[in-house]
Amino acid sequence: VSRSKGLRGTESQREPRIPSQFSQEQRIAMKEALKGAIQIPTVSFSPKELNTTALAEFGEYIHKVFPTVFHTSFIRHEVVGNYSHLFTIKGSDPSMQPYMLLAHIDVVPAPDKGWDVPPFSGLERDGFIYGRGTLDNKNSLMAILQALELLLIRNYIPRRSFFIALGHDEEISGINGAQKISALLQARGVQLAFVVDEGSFILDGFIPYLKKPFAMVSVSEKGAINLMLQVNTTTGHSSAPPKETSIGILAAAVSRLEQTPMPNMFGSGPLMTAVEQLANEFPFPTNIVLNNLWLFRPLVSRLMERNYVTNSLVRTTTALTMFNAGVKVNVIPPVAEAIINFRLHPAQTVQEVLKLAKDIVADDRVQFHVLDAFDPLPISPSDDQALGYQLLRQTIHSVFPEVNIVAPGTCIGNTDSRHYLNLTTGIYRFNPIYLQPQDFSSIHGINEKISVQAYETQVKFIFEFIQNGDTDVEPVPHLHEL
Ligand SMILES: CC/C=C\C/C=C\C/C=C\C/C=C\C/C=C\C/C=C\CCC(=O)O
Ligand SMILES: N[C@@H](Cc1ccccc1)C(=O)O
Ligand SMILES: [Zn+2]
Ligand SMILES: [Zn+2]
Repeated sequence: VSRSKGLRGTESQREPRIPSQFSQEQRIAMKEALKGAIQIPTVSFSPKELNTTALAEFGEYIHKVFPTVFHTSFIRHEVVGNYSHLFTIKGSDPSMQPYMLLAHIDVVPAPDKGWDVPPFSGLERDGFIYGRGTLDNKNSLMAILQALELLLIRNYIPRRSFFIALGHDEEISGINGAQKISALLQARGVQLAFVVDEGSFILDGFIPYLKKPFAMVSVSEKGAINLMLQVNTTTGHSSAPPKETSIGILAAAVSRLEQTPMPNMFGSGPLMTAVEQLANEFPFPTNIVLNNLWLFRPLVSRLMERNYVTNSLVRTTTALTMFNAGVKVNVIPPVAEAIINFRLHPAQTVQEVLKLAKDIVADDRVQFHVLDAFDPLPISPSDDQALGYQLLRQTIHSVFPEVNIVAPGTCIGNTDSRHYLNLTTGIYRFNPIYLQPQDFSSIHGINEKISVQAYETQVKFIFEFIQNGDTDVEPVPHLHEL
């Protein structure tokens, strides 16, 4: 099997390839650099509270650990929105369309409770570096700059230009970081061949009966709605209560929403392609079932609902995340408020989900206030012509030869990449890291960690990916082997 099918011309690069081998000293330096990044508590607490001291310190830190990146004549560095960073790496061939690598500096909060080591210590234990941001997303950020630094000190000059955009407020929407970088590039007339961001992994153990890990490259991303429900009633003395209070009415409404899941949308979106590609990886009889979805679609769609991760791929999810009411023990509460966080399946829109939610609540006393909302992201191409997808595929096969399947998927979280729709139609979300269900729980949870070996492999992946990006011909169609 030709590992580079779909891409032609990779062998005919003019410059010799720089092998992705690093000295013992470089390997120690790279893990120490990651630990230092974890120790800077760049926490986004809420849209108004972010640790700006730490964000500023982070800017100084990357100057210190990646000096060559900042002292190379063909690299321009700009600070955007006070704490975000944009690097423009000018390639030698201006006819090649540039691409962009993304990562974010900020992390979600991490109270010490429950962690084996303090979350901002960056301590190494049993071959793992622990801490908030080791998977989301300082690993990517540091690996991108580290790979570039290592390429530069070996005198690498890219042919294809590229950008590196490091946002500082991804966890609270990206509007001061990614969105400003995107606007800046748009004003400069930049169009990108593709963008690569966080948001998916080499998945290991997420699907029952599927023994081998597979790489999921997310080509879409769920939409989101933060919906506030509010009930106002007349207040008064609790000694003579009305039949229903604002709390009772609202509690019943949110309970109906939780008890009535949004429709199962299995059968539309990128998931079908993934299932087709994975079918033969399953043992009998699952392989037969997955190869005959014309017959077994209802069965498979029900099986997907059984686990909360696969469930999130087949429907718009409904999460009750906040509830506030009551002012005093003996006062009838005048107002009760709840917030529901919906994550929208790629085949639904904000309007459709709001309509469904209204029908489920079915109570005019409950007011709907949409706090913020956006539709699911368009599906990026994953065919033989899709340069970004094919470069990822090629690099995955060369760095992880044991991974047989690279399949398109949907990112269940939201990423900064959604702010770059104006610059490209090719948005891919993929981190070259093995992820198991327990690792997934550590993201935004406790004991987030990365193995030293996985981090080194991530650096190697980007080191190879950047060089693969210099391929001078666009992808060509290929005939599928039988
Ligand atoms: C048949 C194909 C089926 C299945 C795949 C099964 C499960 C995998 C799905 C999702 C789990 C993997 C990745 C999600 C991880 C992180 C969230 C994404 C973005 C993070 C954004 C952020 O919070 O900064
Ligand atoms: N990335 C985070 C925060 C976020 C939510 C919604 C929009 C933008 C960012 C998430 O998916 O939960
Ligand atoms: Zn996150
Ligand atoms: Zn993230």
